[in-house]
Amino acid sequence: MTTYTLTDLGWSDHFARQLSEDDAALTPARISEVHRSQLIALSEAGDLRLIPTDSAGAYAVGDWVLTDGTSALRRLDPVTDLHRRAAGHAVGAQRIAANVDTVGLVTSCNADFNVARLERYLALALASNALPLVILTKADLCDDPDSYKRKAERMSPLVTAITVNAKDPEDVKRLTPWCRNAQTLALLGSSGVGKTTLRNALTGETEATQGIREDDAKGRHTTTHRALRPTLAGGWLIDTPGMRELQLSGTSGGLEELFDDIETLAAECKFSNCAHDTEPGCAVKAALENGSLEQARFDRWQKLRREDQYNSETIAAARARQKSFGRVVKEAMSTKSRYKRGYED
Ligand SMILES: Nc1nc2c(ncn2[C@@H]2O[C@H](COP(=O)(O)OP(=O)(O)OP(=O)(O)O)[C@@H](O)[C@H]2O)c(=O)[nH]1
Ligand SMILES: [Zn+2]
Repeated sequence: MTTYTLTDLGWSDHFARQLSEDDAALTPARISEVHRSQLIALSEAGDLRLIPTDSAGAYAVGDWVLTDGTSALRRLDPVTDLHRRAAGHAVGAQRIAANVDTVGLVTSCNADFNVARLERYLALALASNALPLVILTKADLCDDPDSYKRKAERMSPLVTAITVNAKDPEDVKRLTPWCRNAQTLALLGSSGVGKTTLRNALTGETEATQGIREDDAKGRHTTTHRALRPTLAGGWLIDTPGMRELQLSGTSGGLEELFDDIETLAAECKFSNCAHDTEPGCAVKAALENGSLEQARFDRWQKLRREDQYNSETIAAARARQKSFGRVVKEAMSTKSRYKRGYED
């Protein structure tokens, strides 16, 4: 069993500041896997299996918790928090990973490269507070990989892109600046772009790239789950297998950063609630008309903003309903206990 120091695990002042004297007897541990009834965590005392004291959804891989060795007693406020709208019919946000320094948005130098999808991933990465890094795989199969790098970097000044042959471990070493010295890199991307191949090269693991697949009614999916793994370079890697749907929620800050130019124009519109449609004095429409703003980019901004607004509002409304339901239940319980006490008295 490998043991780590807190520094090796990515501990920083941000977490130390959250401790009080009462916490002196507790141990900080970093969550490496989240299961329904158990958390796996790494600590100076080695690997721990912890009982969650909150719902499993409250924890994300990469979170720091304080433990007595048995339970995860308190979750510390993360530095970065990667989340999406939960997939399927459930209404809620789902935490994907926490305390990630860099989100690696993996796409290949081929038809998988899609500006609209990358913008969606970028908005998520920026909203989480982590740095985005576009990792362009299959460079060895492409005649002009640099053209993809240029396309990616043109999306936003906040984007750094790197082309790589994921199958060549020497080439993959160019990613070490993002996953050494206890830095955490998370990989996001569609199926088949090379996330498992990158993970194997960065961690030295040898699990087959096809993973272990299981057939179920919904089709084939990998059975491997999200985990925090040590890299050969002394940092951490979080991979996110099986995430097919990345719906935005609570991402407005990320969209503002990514579409900073449009947001700046929108601030110059005559009406503060301008829909950039038929209003007079619309700076956005003027930019579209004079060609300084690309129509397709404007359309993608509108679409992502609407999706984020809709999901954020739906989730906020569901939370409010849950809260008021909780209040009704609490009131009913206290009435019942008053009644019961009265009856017994
Ligand atoms: N030539 C070449 N092949 C690659 C590269 N990256 C991945 N591949 C191949 O592409 C296929 C898919 O790679 P994976 O690593 O399984 O992709 P993944 O993103 O983990 O896919 P899922 O497990 O479905 O999420 C494998 O056959 C890899 O060998 C690359 O940079 N160059
Ligand atoms: Zn306008």
